Amino acid sequence: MSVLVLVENIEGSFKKKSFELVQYAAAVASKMGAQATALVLGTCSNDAMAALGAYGAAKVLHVSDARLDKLSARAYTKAVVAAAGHTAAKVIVASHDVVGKTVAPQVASRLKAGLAAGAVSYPDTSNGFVIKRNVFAGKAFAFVNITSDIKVVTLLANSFQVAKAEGSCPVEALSVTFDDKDFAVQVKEVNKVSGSVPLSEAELVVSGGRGLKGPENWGVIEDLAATLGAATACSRPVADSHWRPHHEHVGQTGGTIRPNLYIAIGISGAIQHLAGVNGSKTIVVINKDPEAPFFKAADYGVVGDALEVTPKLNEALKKFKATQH
Ligand SMILES: Cc1cc2nc3c(=O)[nH]c(=O)nc-3n(C[C@H](O)[C@H](O)[C@H](O)COP(=O)(O)OP(=O)(O)OC[C@H]3O[C@@H](n4cnc5c(N)ncnc54)[C@H](O)[C@@H]3O)c2cc1C
Repeated sequence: MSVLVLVENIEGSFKKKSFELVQYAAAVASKMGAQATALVLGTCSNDAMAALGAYGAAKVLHVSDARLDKLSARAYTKAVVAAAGHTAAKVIVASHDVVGKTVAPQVASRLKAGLAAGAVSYPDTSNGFVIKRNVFAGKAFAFVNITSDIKVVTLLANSFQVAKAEGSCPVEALSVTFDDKDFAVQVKEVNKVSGSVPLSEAELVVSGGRGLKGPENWGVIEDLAATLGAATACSRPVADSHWRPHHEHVGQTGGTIRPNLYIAIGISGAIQHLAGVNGSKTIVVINKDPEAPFFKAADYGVVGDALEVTPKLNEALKKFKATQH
């Protein structure tokens, strides 16, 4: 018996969310007296895979077919089902991202397994297998008990801190036979967002709304983000108005993020925006309207003009950082 974790490799290396996922699977496995096996699909170096042992993987299964370098729902499903059979997996874990959202339901259907999508907790196994998950675009939580023999879980990124330990693990090749039909639907091209900190992975995020008045004022957001080493985000109207690129839009119809710190500047805090950010550990709001709804969700709030307060906050942070060296 094992816990199988599907780990996405991006051009042969792993991102923070993969480490979090492996660590999560290892913790679930230890609760069940089992071991976590990581499944890696496509081209990847042995060293990178073996290093997953530092996050708790007991073993890596590698299906090295280069056609798996890009997501193919049917082929990925086949590989996960084969690996689940090979390891007698009782729990299958994937990330709640494009890959996990595409593959996990198909795997669950093939294995007649219950699925908890968007999990934010470890399972409570004291009376069944109860998982807390985000529902209604992050507006509420549901506790679901998966009663099937095999269980499938997709984990929301940034639900847990990643703690690297020492060690590596063995890598074993797994042979899966694919046919052309498995690759009938293919991803042809992936347009990557360039930038120092990917928003989905960022632990610190500085975000701007319509209160910034226009794209010409975005320098205050970017300067603050640069000082903090944070990613930048925005509300939907800002992206819709092309003040900022669409990948920065967070909320119900945009990205869902769970950073340690979310600084919302000139954003009203509409429920559709909060849906994407209310999992943030600490929320700081800067808004000139003391009645802005965002203050209700804030841990810290500043009532004031964004274009005056943000540069002052930036200067204060720079001074503080200078004293730390
Ligand atoms: C189906 C649906 C889905 C949606 N999905 C999303 C989504 O995913 N993400 C999202 O963000 N929105 C979404 N929306 C839109 C959402 O309802 C709000 O309209 C939007 O979030 C408002 O953006 P905003 O706060 O930037 O702008 P506004 O509502 O215009 O608010 C601007 C804020 O800035 C403040 N302000 C103004 N000037 C200053 C200043 N000088 N200094 C400081 N503060 C100032 C104001 O007090 C105000 O609170 C959705 C709406 C619908 C109907």
